[in-house]
Amino acid sequence: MLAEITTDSVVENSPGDIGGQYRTHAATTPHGLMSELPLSRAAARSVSDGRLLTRRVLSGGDDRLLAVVGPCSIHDVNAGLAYAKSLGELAADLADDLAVVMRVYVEKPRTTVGWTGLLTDPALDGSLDVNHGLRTVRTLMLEIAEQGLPIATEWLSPSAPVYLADLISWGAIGARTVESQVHRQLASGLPMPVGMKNGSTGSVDVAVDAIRSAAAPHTYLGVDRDGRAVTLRTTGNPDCHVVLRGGPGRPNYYPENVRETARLLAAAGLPTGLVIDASHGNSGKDHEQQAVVAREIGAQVAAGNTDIRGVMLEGFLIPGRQELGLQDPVFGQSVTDACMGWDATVAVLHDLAAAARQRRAVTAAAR
Ligand SMILES: O=C[C@H](O)[C@H](O)COP(=O)(O)O
Ligand SMILES: C=C(OP(=O)(O)O)C(=O)O
Repeated sequence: MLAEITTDSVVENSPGDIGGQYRTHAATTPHGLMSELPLSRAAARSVSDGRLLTRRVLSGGDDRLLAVVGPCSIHDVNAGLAYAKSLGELAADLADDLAVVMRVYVEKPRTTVGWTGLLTDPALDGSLDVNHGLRTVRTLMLEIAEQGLPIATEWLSPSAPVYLADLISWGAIGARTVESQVHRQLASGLPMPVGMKNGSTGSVDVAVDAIRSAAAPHTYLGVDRDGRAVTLRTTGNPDCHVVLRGGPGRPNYYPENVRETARLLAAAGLPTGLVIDASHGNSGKDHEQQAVVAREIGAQVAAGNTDIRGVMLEGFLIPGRQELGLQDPVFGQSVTDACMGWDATVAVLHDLAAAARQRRAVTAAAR
């Protein structure tokens, strides 16, 4: 059983407290959650295969293209599972050319305020039952991993990985946090490849700095599996890479952007492989534009560009987005950023698979 939520306590500058105004809620310990929802043998196999695959593709040891695909956020477990089932089948069909990883994004960074994701607000109504969110998210991720579909997520709260990292094959540090020391330290200890988004204003340098920082060992304060405050010492993560996601009015998925990023990486003594996000600043948050962006990325891959190792797409079952709290919500439609619909996603992934095949042929002919 998870620890029961205790009554709220208001902390207001009382002796021994940290000051300021905090309402504290006892959270279940990672150990408690994992005892209730342990990593099954099938899920463990799926995660270790997923990490191996993403590492090999990102390092160029496997000539397939990584495709990180899925909803902007998961707000409905059943819709998330329905999407995972279809994506898993498509991933199997395209497995010769694409390494498909599903976006299971459960913490949302907001530009100002808004719904912060299934982990923190699983009832979607501001009731913020984090213990229930942890249980919901871990159950969902276990089920997806057990299907053999590798999972991608954005690491936002520094405390989340101790509850969930054993289920994740690829992680992201987002555009809003890529300059944060805390997130770079966090990435330095994570046991999976981590994509560093370019900054929200478009700067790629901060992502390169983040890779260099996360590759180094760090020591910082954190929480262990028993929920104790501990000093965490990391060894450094050698598998971090840039994700080009564009900036306001400044997409960065064109050949010149890829060349410039590879130049920056090489100048920093880093490998030049990178991932391009077809959404966010690269699509101007227009879900229909993602297919246009993906086509341009595919053309570069088909022409033989080997620095492009992966693509990110935001897709769900139904195109577009809806507001939270509708009386009749649309099943499988995003409540955060607008997403490509399923049919468009299938078409784009088939095109990207063809581009990866073409690159294989071009590269072989050049040998
Ligand atoms: O990817 C999702 C959003 O772009 C991100 O969470 C910011 O969303 P917001 O600008 O609507 O807050
Ligand atoms: C928030 C996201 O991206 P970015 O950090 O690039 O805005 C995301 O991928 O969901």
